[in-house]
Amino acid sequence: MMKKYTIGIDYGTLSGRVVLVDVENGEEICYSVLEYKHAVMDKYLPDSKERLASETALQHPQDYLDVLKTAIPEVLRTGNVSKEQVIGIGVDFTSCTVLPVDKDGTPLCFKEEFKNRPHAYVKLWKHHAAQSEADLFNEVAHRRGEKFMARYGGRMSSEWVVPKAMQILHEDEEIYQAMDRFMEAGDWVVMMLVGEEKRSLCQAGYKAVWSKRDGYPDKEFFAQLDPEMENFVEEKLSNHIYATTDLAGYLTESAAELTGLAEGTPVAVANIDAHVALPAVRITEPGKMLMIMGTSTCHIMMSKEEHFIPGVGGVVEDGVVPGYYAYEAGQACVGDHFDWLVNNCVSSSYEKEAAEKGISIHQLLEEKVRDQLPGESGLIALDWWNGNRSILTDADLSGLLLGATLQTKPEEIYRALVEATAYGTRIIIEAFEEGGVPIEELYAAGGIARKSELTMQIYADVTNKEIRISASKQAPALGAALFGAVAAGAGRGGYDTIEEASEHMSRLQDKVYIPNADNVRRYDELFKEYKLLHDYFGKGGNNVMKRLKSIKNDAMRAKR
Ligand SMILES: Nc1ncnc2c1ncn2[C@@H]1O[C@H](COP(=O)(O)OP(=O)(O)O)[C@@H](O)[C@H]1O
Ligand SMILES: O=C(CO)[C@@H](O)[C@@H](O)COP(=O)(O)O
Repeated sequence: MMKKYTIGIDYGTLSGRVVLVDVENGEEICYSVLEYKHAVMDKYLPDSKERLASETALQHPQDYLDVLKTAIPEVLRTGNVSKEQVIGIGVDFTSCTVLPVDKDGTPLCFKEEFKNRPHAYVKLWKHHAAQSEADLFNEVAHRRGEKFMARYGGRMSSEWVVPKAMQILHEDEEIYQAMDRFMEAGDWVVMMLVGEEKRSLCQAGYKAVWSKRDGYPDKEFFAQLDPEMENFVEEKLSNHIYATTDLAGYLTESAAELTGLAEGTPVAVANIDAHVALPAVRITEPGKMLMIMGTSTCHIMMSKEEHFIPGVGGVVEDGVVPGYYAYEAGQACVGDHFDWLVNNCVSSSYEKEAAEKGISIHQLLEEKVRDQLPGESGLIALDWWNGNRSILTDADLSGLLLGATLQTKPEEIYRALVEATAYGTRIIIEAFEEGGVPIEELYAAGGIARKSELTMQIYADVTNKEIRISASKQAPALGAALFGAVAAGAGRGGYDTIEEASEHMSRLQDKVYIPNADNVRRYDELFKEYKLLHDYFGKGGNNVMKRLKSIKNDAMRAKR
């Protein structure tokens, strides 16, 4: 009998990955990665010399189409699979990554008249320039006693849909008026595949204040954000929401031509990169928290009940597996934290040494501090070098390194940054547990979980929990392929439920990171110090970080 496959497409921060997966057993036959040509535009638009505003992070939607056009045919070729053997497609995307489009779905930045306007482009999840809009949102919501805020930990993030839309309205009203839809990029890609918009419950729920029970906030609330936004939902968002286990539609003729796949192939409703990964690491039930550790970290877990946890990014009914409430928390910079050090604080002698050993600088730094005891360097850091997403939810917070001396070495700072992210995760875990959502097991996926043994051992020691690791190098892409199998359904050789798909197609590594009792004790001491700094700088004890941010913004404005 002809073997059957599904395709998972995972759109990350810098690249799109396509994986071809055997539906019977989840074997990843091959994958293809395309780096985005325009990467993250945080300084200039293409062909422009005008400096973008601080905290801007834009993308070009052409890069997403290029992934479809090059990476899908490549996996078919490499895997030696015919298009008829591909029975389903799933798509996941970093989120909240949003773009303004016209009524035909054409991104406004594709239009000649808007191509030099920053607000016509995709706003990437880590676009943090809408903090003042998020502050206004929070103020209005709290003044009105909006109940929906409880589902978002009590604070709206500047990363999400409404503050980003408010920023467009405030800074370029013509673009706001010209956009027919403000779409999640994942929904936009699915629309490019099936020819119509099928708005994802996962994206609407976590990023656009929608819930299955209450829908969106009312018009009066939006009007108080800005009178122009009174009809924001009706005018700029789709109110038809679909579960991620739903079929979005079938590949259109033009999409078939673009991708080399067969017209009529079933496509799943879009998903978020973090959430889609749970079934790919065998998580389809409560009690297990997955950390997807890459550029940033997302923490996702499920519960039978809905709990409102201060500072936890969102709780959404059916957010991952139908029938459960799924929670999302996150840290806005984890791998980016380590990359910052590697790119800015390491001398050429380290580069030479790494090249001679045939390892990356990350690996070299790790090797140099592997045998240090917790606390040996005398350093401690706060992990807010890209703001704080949980549980303080404030993009204006910034990083801190304490304890540096003339003896401090780059590798020690590297380890302190890794430890800071682990403490940040422990803060999140404790918030869940105090909020009535117990975490029995930790799981990890993403580049760091597979690449860095030291990081994973530090996380096990800091949290005092065992950690299991995804067997897949591309858990989100594999997860998307699982949802593709559900879109196909058992009738076409896929599965009828995501639980069944997970049972057959997911895998874990044999390796488990076990906490080291001595390190656990030492980290307990250090964590107390971290918590002190966390609360002092993050909970109003000292607002110096916010003041510095506003001084910086003034200076940047003066220079522009
Ligand atoms: N050996 C390593 N140890 C720790 N972190 C690493 C190592 N190698 C790469 N990284 C980090 O991994 C991050 C990329 O993770 P990855 O999951 O591949 O990407 P993404 O988040 O874009 O999907 C980078 O930010 C980098 O700092
Ligand atoms: O915020 C979410 C999911 O809600 C992520 O998409 C975002 O952190 C980006 O993830 P990556 O670091 O690119 O894997």
